[in-house]
Amino acid sequence: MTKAIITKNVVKKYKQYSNQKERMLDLISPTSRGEDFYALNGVDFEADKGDVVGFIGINGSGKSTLSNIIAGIVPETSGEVQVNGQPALIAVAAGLNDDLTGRDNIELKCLMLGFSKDEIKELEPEIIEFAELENFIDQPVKSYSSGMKSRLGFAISVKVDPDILIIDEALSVGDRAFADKSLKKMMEFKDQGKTMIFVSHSIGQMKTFCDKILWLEFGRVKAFGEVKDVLPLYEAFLMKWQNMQKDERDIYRNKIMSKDPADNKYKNLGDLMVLDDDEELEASHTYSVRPVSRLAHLKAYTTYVYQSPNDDENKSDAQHLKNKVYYVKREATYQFENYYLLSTQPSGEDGVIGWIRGIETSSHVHTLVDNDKKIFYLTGRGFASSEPWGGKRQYVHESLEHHGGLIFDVNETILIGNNVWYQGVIEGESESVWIHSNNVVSDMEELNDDDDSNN
Ligand SMILES: Nc1ncnc2c1ncn2[C@@H]1O[C@H](COP(=O)(O)OP(=O)(O)OP(=O)(O)O)[C@@H](O)[C@H]1O
Repeated sequence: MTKAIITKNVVKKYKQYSNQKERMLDLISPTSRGEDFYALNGVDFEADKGDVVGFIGINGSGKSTLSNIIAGIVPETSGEVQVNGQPALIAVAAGLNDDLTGRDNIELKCLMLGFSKDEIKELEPEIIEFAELENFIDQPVKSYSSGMKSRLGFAISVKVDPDILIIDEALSVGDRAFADKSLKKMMEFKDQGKTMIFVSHSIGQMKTFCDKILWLEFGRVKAFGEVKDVLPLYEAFLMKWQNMQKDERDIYRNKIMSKDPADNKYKNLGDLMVLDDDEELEASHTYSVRPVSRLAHLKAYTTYVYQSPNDDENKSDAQHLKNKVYYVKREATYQFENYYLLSTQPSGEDGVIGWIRGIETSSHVHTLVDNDKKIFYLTGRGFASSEPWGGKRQYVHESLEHHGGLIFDVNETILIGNNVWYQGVIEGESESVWIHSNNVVSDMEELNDDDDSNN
C-alpha cells in the first residue's frame, strides 16, 4: 500500500513567555528567555493513500499543529515528515490574506499551487459559485464573517483538486446548508480515493466520515486505529475528563507532558495501537471477565445482545429475549460499563446467549440456600414458573388461584437478592416448578388464619 503521509518522531516546540517584555528580550538578547513548550512531542503517524483519518483530542492536544505541519504551512522543529502528493488545508484562518479581495485570494492561492493564469480563469467562476459569495467576492476578506472565510477556503481547496485534503474544523463555522454541501463534496473525494485528514470535535461527523482515528493527547499519540476501536475509548475518556476538577486536569496534563518522548512505546491490540504505559486505556479496550452468580430480566428498552462486550459490529436485537429470566454466570467490564453474559442454563458455557449491558437489565444475586426437603402448602396466590423468578414466557401456572391448600414438596431453596424462592413439585403434578416464598405457608393453620383475616 502506498503511503500518503508519514511522520516520524515529529516535534514542534514553541516558546511560551510570561509577558511581552520577556518575548522582546528573547529576540534581542543572547540569553534565551521563556519556557519551551511542546505542542507535539514525538508523533509517529502514517496514512495510506485513500485513508480518511480523523484527528481527535481535547483542546490544545496538537491537532491543528500536526495538520498544519502536514500541509506544509508550519515547519516542524525536528523529526521527519513525508507527504506524497499535493496537500491543501482548509481551516477557518488558513492561507487567506485579509487585505486582499476574495477574487485576489483565489488567484494567489491557485498561483501558489502552480496553476497557470488560463487555468485560474477557468476555475474562478466555479470557486465563486461553490463558495456562494457572489456580491462579496470583490470585497476584502477582512470584511468577511468567519463562515464566509471558511466557505471561500473550502471552495478553493476542493476545486483545485488536491491529492491530500486536510480539513481543520472548517465545517464547524458557517451554516448548516453549506456544511452539508461540503460534507457531500468530501464524500465525493472519499469515493475518488483521495487521502483526507479531518480535524473536528464532532464525534458524529467522525463516525460518518472517517475510516481511522488518530487520538492526540497533549502532543503525543494516545491511540491510532479504526474508528470503531478508537472512538469508544475517546468517548469514555471524555466522560472522565469532563468530570475532573481543574486541579485534577492540571495534574493529569503535567503528568503526560513531563514524560520523555523517547519513552513513548506502543502496543498493538489487534489493529489498534495504544500507548503502552496507559493501562487504563488497554483495560478499557480489552475487557476483564469475572465469575458471578445472578439472575436477570431484560428491561423494556433493552437494545442489543453482543457477541463480546468490545465488539459493536456483531450484535443482534434483544427484543425477543424479553419476559424471561436468565442466568448470569459471567460479568465483564468494558470501558467503565458492566456487561452480563446471559445464559438459559446456570452455566458460563452451556446455554450461553450473549452479552448484554448491565444497565439494560434488572438483576439480583443468586445464591443456593440448601437442598433440604421441605413441605409447604400453596396459598392460592402468585404464579409458578419453570425457572426461579420466571418471566411471563416461563409460567407453568400463570395463576395459582385454583391451587390453594395443595402440598408443595420442596427440594431446593434459593435466594434471589433478598427474596426466597422454592423449587418443588405441586401435589398431583410431576413437573418441578419455582414459587416465591410469599405464596406458600408451612402449615395449614396459617392458611386458615390467612383465609380468616381475608374474610
Ligand atoms: N504559535 C504558537 N505559539 C505558541 N504556542 C502555540 C502556537 N500554536 C499552538 N500553540 C500551542 O500548542 C498547543 C497545541 O495547539 P493546537 O492548536 O495544535 O491544538 P488543537 O488540538 O488543534 O486544539 P483545539 O482543539 O483547541 O483547536 C496548544 O497548547 C497551543 O496553545
